[in-house]
Amino acid sequence: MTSLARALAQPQLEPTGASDACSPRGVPLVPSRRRQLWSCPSLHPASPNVLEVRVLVVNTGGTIGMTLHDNGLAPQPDAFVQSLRKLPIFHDEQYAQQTFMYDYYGENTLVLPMTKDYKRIVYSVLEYNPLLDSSNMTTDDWVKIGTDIKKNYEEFDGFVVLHGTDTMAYTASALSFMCEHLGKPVILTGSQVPIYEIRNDGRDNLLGALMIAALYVIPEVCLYFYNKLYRGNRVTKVDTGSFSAFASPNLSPLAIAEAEITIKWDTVWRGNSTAKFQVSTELNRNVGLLRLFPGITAATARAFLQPPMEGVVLETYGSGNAPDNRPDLLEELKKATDAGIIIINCTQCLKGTVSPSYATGQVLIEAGLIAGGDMTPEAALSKLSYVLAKRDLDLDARKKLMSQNLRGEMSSDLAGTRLCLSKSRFIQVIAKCLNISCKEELEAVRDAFTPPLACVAAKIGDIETLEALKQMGSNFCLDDYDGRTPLHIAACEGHLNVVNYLLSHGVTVYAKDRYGDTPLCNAVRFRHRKIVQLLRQTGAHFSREKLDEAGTELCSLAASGDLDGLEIWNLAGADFTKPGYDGRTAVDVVGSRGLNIT
Ligand SMILES: NC(=O)C[C@H](N)C(=O)O
Repeated sequence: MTSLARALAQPQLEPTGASDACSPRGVPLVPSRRRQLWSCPSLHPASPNVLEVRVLVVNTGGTIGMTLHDNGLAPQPDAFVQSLRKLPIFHDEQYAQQTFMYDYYGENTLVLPMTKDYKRIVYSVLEYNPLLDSSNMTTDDWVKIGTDIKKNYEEFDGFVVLHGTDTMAYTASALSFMCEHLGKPVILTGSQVPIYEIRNDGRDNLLGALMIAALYVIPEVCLYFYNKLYRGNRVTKVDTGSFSAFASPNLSPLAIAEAEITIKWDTVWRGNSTAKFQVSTELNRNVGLLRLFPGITAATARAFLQPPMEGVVLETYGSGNAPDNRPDLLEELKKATDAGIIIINCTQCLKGTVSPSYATGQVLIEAGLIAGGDMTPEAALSKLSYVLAKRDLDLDARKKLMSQNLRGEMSSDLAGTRLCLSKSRFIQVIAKCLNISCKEELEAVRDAFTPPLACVAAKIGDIETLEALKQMGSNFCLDDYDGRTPLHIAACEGHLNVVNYLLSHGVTVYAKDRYGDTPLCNAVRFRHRKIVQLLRQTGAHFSREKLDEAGTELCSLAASGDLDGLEIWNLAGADFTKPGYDGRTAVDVVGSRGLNIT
């Protein structure tokens, strides 16, 4: 029996593989009624083409949702959603009622007012029980958050994790490693003052995080605070009271939210893989942080390095230095690395990198320590926890991973491999015509001209031009005037090699054009089977809305006996039990037509 035959024979109860954590399944839904309403002018006077984008908010606790109790500030359960619902900037009840939103997405769902480009950010809140002050969090909580993101990955376009600030940098770092081949934004945020107080930073932080998670496909675990989006594994908490509580000393922000939200696409990390998203929930707990201080005794180091310790971040002085006149201390470190404990050398300084400039740094290399570059201690610790849990790797392979840049947590010199913008003949000609020369202006020219050029190259299957554009630092995730990316175009044209090239250069499969179509929708429409398969391997999937809408089209393919068309939809993950406009499913139509599908 082919997979198409199976799909048409059996009802698929869980087509997307997503859980029912936030949105009830099996509820008689009303997609067609919702569809009709989306084109109702009273709801959307300016545009009938309103698009819904979905975000899952995982509320783990933190000050953002705390109230004052007898023993100080503590999380307040079951209050967050109610309170947001009352704030017009966080929820449009009229839209929710008129579009049957609660029937469709569940009670804990809210919707923001319409964005400037006619999008509705619909967000569901998954509140943890108990809510935690982040000082109470452990590795198990990281696993829980990662698991919930995995369970709901296909249902949502982006994820916001509400979290206390005290240990947010640790959780953000850990999630960045645990989330392998991430293709959607995961943004941690919280606040210094509870959202229930008159003056607070929680509302701005939550709103900014929601907007970025919904509107930009940034495939990273990030942290959003006080108008800045940072890479999650680069941050550290630097202030107990200021609204600007976090710093990312070794990497500039990924985005700044001022009058406009500006994404620094050059800085966004891309995994360059065509593998599917997964969450690694195995973490090694036998890891620790040891901070050097003048006069530390060998006995203290020895005690710290006792079994079951398996990995240690040694926080050293300056550019990775330790006393070279302390053979007793160095011997303890050497004994530990000889015994298979991985020790990473990270600096105590907020900014800068570990380097072998000093004799006091060289002794640590001799003692078997691995240089941690410019990693934060938070990132190094959670990376150890992640890498040491990889049972199939031997010690050397683990050490190698520790010294490599896995998720943009440490700087590597990529800049040197890129052609300098001002050396590009193409940019030179344009710059001359426009009489410009400074770096920012050249970058602006590049960012304005290269996206449509990349689309043209994708259309004609010209990888050489794509490569030249890449060398200029062009970002293939940027879209044209219709929101279409080179991947959309290559998927339409059936250029498998271009699709492959783009995916292996970190291009997202989740970009939606102005009609809400992804490259997967395009490949299905133009029936490029191999491209559908490749996109699916990379984690592409239909949205719930698309699956609901597809019923009528599937019925019509079934009615005309178009097995090829049905097969493509099947490969793309369609659900043949979704009803069409008259309530019948493709399975019903196949049955009534007596089609023979084996
Ligand atoms: N601002 C905060 O969220 C601090 C709080 N103690 C926490 O980390 O949960």
